[in-house]
Amino acid sequence: MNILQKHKNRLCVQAEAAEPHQSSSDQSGLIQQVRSRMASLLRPLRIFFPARCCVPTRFYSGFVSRMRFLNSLKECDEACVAALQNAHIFLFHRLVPLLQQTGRGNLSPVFLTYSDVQSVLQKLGSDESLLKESILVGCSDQNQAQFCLDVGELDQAAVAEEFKGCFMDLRKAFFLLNGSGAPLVAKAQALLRWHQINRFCGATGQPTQRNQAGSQRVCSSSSIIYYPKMSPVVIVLVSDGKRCLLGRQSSFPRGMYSALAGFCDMGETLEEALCREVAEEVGVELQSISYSSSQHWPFPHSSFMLGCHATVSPAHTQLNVDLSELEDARWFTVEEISSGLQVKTTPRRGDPPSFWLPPKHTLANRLITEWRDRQRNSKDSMG
Ligand SMILES: NC(=O)C1=CN([C@@H]2O[C@H](COP(=O)(O)OP(=O)(O)OC[C@H]3O[C@@H](n4cnc5c(N)ncnc54)[C@H](O)[C@@H]3O)[C@@H](O)[C@H]2O)C=CC1
Repeated sequence: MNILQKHKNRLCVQAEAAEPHQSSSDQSGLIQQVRSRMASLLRPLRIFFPARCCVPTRFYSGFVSRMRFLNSLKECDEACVAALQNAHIFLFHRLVPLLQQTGRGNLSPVFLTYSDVQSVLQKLGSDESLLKESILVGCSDQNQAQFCLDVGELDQAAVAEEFKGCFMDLRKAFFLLNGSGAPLVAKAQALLRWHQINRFCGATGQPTQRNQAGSQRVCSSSSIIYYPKMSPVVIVLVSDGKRCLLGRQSSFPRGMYSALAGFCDMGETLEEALCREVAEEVGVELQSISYSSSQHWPFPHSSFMLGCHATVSPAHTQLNVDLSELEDARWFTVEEISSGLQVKTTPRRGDPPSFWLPPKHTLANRLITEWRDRQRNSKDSMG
């Protein structure tokens, strides 16, 4: 914990201790007090506050500082309220994100300032206290806190017109979102959904209260603290050394094959879940497993996908597909995979049947691409 953090935590603790006895004007006075106290502490270090922010955003540069800044907003409601007033806010309407076209035909969330949202809420006749429902999502590379807000109670078309954007279902928009926009919008939607369905305590049935950042909800009767939840899912690209194994469910779009995936059972390790899923779905036993990378996946709800490569012995590649889980599973050569990766747009109805693979932004695509690259490299090195 750095010196600044220690001072800030102490000040926030003081603010929290005083908070139940404060009126809202007293509270803003308190925030101001916290701000000016921190400003005086930091002045000798030549660190200055932006005009309207209680948190010294200029001080925070670099990854570590950003992470500590975000953590401090989760831990201190007053700091979070202050950061919100200086933040980027992006909107949802009943979990549907507000997006705009970018130059290259891609989409990005519409980033708004606090006062943008405030004035539109006033114009559309809504209580601006709705802004306090905003949920902390992240922090930009420029140290700008990012919040999301669901304005489901307002007229959707009127909001879209005010902000020159369009509300678009995330399933349709996800693959058109730019690289940083896709995970941000997915995370925001998952957090908003989690808050919507965790308004009551599962033990007492009493309402739960969120903290200002929206990183937890508490039941005051049972003292249970609820945290946003993801379901762990394993996904694996199995190889026999020369070919890789892909499957398709009947619900997949026509012609699309993907790496094998499945939800972890309670108590399972990553390795156990992988071995079980592959045994269940295609009837083969894995020989070795290596971890690749992970991803938050918003569909159908919030999953934490853990991606691995695995091998099977070339002598045991005979598949026994469970047709209640998969419509088909097959081994593919590197040439077939390379041509599948070149299909960049989803085939339309009426197009000739073609083999294609999950698009960018998916962990499946990353695993398949990694395998293809390794196969090419090992072919090259063998001359
Ligand atoms: N991002 C990516 O690259 C990919 C993501 N996926 C995702 O992986 C997930 C699992 O894929 P599937 O092949 O459908 O797995 P699966 O066949 O194990 O899952 C389907 C079944 O799991 C059960 N289930 C549903 N939600 C659950 C939960 N939260 N916890 C435990 N069990 C649950 C249900 O019985 C459901 O019918 C899906 O969310 C899918 O969207 C799948 C392939 C690629």
